[in-house]
Amino acid sequence: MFFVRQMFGQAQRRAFSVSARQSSKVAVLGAAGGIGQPLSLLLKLNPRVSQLALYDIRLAPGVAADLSHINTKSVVKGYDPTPSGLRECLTGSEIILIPAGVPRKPGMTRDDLFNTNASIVRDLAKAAADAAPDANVLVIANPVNSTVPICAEVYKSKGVYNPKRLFGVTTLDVVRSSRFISEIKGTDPADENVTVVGGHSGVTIVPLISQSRHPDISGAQLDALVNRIQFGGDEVVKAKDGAGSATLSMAMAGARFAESLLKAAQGEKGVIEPTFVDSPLYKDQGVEFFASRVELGPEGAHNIYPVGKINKYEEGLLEACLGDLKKNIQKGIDFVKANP
Ligand SMILES: NC(=O)C1=CN([C@@H]2O[C@H](COP(=O)(O)OP(=O)(O)OC[C@H]3O[C@@H](n4cnc5c(N)ncnc54)[C@H](O)[C@@H]3O)[C@@H](O)[C@H]2O)C=CC1
Ligand SMILES: O=C([O-])CC(=O)C(=O)O
Repeated sequence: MFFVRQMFGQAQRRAFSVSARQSSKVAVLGAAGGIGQPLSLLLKLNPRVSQLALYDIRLAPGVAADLSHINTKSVVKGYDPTPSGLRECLTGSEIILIPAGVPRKPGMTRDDLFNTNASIVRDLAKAAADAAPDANVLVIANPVNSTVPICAEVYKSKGVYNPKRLFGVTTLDVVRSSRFISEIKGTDPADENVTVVGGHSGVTIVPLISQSRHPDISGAQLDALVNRIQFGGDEVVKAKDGAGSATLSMAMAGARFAESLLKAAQGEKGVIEPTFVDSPLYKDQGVEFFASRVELGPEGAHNIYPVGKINKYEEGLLEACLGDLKKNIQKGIDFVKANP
């Protein structure tokens, strides 16, 4: 309960006025999975959510029945794995979270998931574009650097693309950064805020330690910290030893991002989260999508902030990032062109 209060404290205190003012339907696609279940649990505890719609190719009605006994006001419903079930789940949603897709096993890169997850995300995006074209779409399924462009291409092909409403969820990189830096400095991670830019895999993850409270971290310690943030996902994949990747920390990160969007949609100003969006920042270098700090608003991505002042070390990281990112993005775009 402490955790929930810490996460949703302010929102809980204002629960009545929030729900009276705004009714937010949130859909989770892949709701029965390792991420989907704890993510749905956290959303059930969020008083800003009035309807929770769960879809999966298996078990969504069961997960919904279980969550529906929790004594918070929102209504939970699980949908059958049929086209009409999916359509009903999506219709009227303000936020659609997509953790559907296979996770990594040891030795795999996120890009190795492309062959399986690209078509899963493409098909779910098609359904979302038809049933809820104005919803905010939060892509969790990997490889995020490619699955977000896949969604964009699908929406473009249907003439309903709104770049302000499509987000790759990179919050876990931010969450990890604040935790890992707090472990080095012996501080409370709640006081640590590290901006992470770029994308969501390996060297495309660029933490800007020079902009944190600890620009003094340098040398081998900086190398180790940056490496741990870039390859934090691998740490979990290895520890789970074939049984998947980060699920619980990802659920927390996804719930945090959804909460930020809901806050912004419900009128709160100054809500900023790093996230992977259709971005003007490096388009001149052929990089169409990029994660940076984004101010959220009722219209989705309200303001995309530039990377800001970085040092030589970070310029090197950024250069490596942009090269990889461009290829990952193009792969997603090409996939939809070849497999519409
Ligand atoms: N963005 C990020 O920071 C992170 C992303 N991920 C990614 O999230 C994805 C999900 O990971 P887990 O939950 O651990 O996997 P999981 O295998 O436990 O769960 C995936 C769920 O998706 C469902 N599913 C598969 N195809 C579907 C379809 N067509 N429609 C609806 N549901 C479908 C499965 O039935 C399953 O319940 C993976 O691709 C993983 O790499 C994982 C951690 C962090
Ligand atoms: O590492 C993975 O495959 C899952 C993931 O994206 C993460 O934990 O950051």
